[in-house]
Amino acid sequence: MVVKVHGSPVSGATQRALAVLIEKGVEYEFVLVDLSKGEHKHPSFLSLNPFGQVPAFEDGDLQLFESRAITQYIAHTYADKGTPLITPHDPKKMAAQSVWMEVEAQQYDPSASKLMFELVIKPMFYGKPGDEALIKEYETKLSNVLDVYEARLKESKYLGGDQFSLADLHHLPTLNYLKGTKGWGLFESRQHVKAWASDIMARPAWLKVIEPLQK
Ligand SMILES: N[C@@H](CCC(=O)N[C@@H](CS)C(=O)NCC(=O)O)C(=O)O
Repeated sequence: MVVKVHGSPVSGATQRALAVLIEKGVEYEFVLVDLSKGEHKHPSFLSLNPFGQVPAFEDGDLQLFESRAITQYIAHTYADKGTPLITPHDPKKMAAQSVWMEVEAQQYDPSASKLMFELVIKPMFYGKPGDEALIKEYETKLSNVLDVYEARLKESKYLGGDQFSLADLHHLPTLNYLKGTKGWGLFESRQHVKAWASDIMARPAWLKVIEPLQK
């Protein structure tokens, strides 16, 4: 039985789960949840994620939500298949990956996602420009986080160590949406952050995830 991802191709959190499945070479079924029709608030979807947000994930009788929990489940379950995205047998390496997964979720994503909302989602889905004061606020916050990233990436090719891991992969959706906006200057102006972002965004698995968005 193949695993199922319930989500939307435009959803960054859904993209995060798909990127891991493709990196791992795990076969999956994609169940489209049409956000424009509010399908994520229907009782059938709420039984998979009571918060009414995509993605949701099923592996037999296991049901999960929260994209980063889904990615970790897949990376552990298929540890020996495809790209190694975690190192569970090396606690010290795993600890570094865990630190940077937490940094992404707790320090980076709050400002990156809000900036993405103002610069991309508001104009694209609500037909209005982002709020300049909020854009400035989130840019300042993100800039401080990216100073720390620049120092880390000067020492280490990837955030979690010398190999690509979930700690890097979790950033892909926000990087992709911010690229092409004026917020991208924050990434481009930092040599090591820029090189890291270009490297991970060129991964074949990621290009496959965003393929439907190019049409
Ligand atoms: N922390 C959650 C966030 C999920 C999330 O925000 N999903 C968005 C799409 S990217 C969504 O469903 N938005 C619709 C809503 O919140 O009503 C995760 O990583 O899975």
